[in-house]
Amino acid sequence: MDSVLRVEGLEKAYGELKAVQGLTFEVAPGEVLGLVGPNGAGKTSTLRCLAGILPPTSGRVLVAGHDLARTPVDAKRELAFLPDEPRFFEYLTVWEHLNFTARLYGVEDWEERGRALLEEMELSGKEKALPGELSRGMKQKLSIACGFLHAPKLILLDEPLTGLDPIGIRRMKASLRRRAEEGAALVLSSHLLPLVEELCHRLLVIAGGKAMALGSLDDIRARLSGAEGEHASLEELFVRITSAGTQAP
Ligand SMILES: Nc1ncnc2c1ncn2[C@@H]1O[C@H](COP(=O)(O)OP(=O)(O)OP(=O)(O)O)[C@@H](O)[C@H]1O
Repeated sequence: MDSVLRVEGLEKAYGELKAVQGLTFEVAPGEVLGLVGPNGAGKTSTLRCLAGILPPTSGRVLVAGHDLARTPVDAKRELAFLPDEPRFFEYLTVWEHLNFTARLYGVEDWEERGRALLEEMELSGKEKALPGELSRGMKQKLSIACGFLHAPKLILLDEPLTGLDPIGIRRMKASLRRRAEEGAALVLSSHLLPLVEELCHRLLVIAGGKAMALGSLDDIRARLSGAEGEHASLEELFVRITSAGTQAP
């Protein structure tokens, strides 16, 4: 099946600093790709380039077959980007945020979908609340409800569990899994390795903006030589791969 996301030679530089260097990968429908790497590895820069928020320095991004640089509206219609610190309109209520998002994306049955999403995100009853009246976790949930409203084929998430309580975390994991089962492709950046291990089918480990490993956890284990690699936890693999990367010339 055709991939939902295709990334070819993605580079992002801020002046002299090369934050993302030559990333090439694909994500299939129903697949969850985990983006992991140490602080400053280039995860957020990568996600912002994939979402069309930051222009890449070079490389190509295709979302559901649409070239993000050449046909940005068609590509962006198919994706949702959920940042770790979502921003809202101060004077729009929860319900008005859903309405606004629906108008932007042309979602006709938005009221029914919006109600179901508020229920799924445990925000029922908060329809009239302004963002300033929501807790951090509730804001995260509102951002996700708005992001899911137009049923995106590609969902990009930067630290999706920030600020959620244990029940919220459990529900969020189920929501993400459900979107993947329904055929969406997910790219999820997180420092929470147990979450990555639980949800992601494949991992892209980056350090210094470069891909250090790409594959399933078993593939990556198998590629690391020696008996230690075979039974290593994701945390051990992470340390080995990324410290090898940062020591490289
Ligand atoms: N707007 C910017 N201008 C200049 N440099 C930037 C900018 N944004 C990020 N960088 C630099 O690019 C590199 C990658 O940053 P990025 O935020 O993508 O990393 P990250 O992997 O998301 O890190 P973290 O895990 O700490 O969130 C870092 O060296 C950072 O200082």
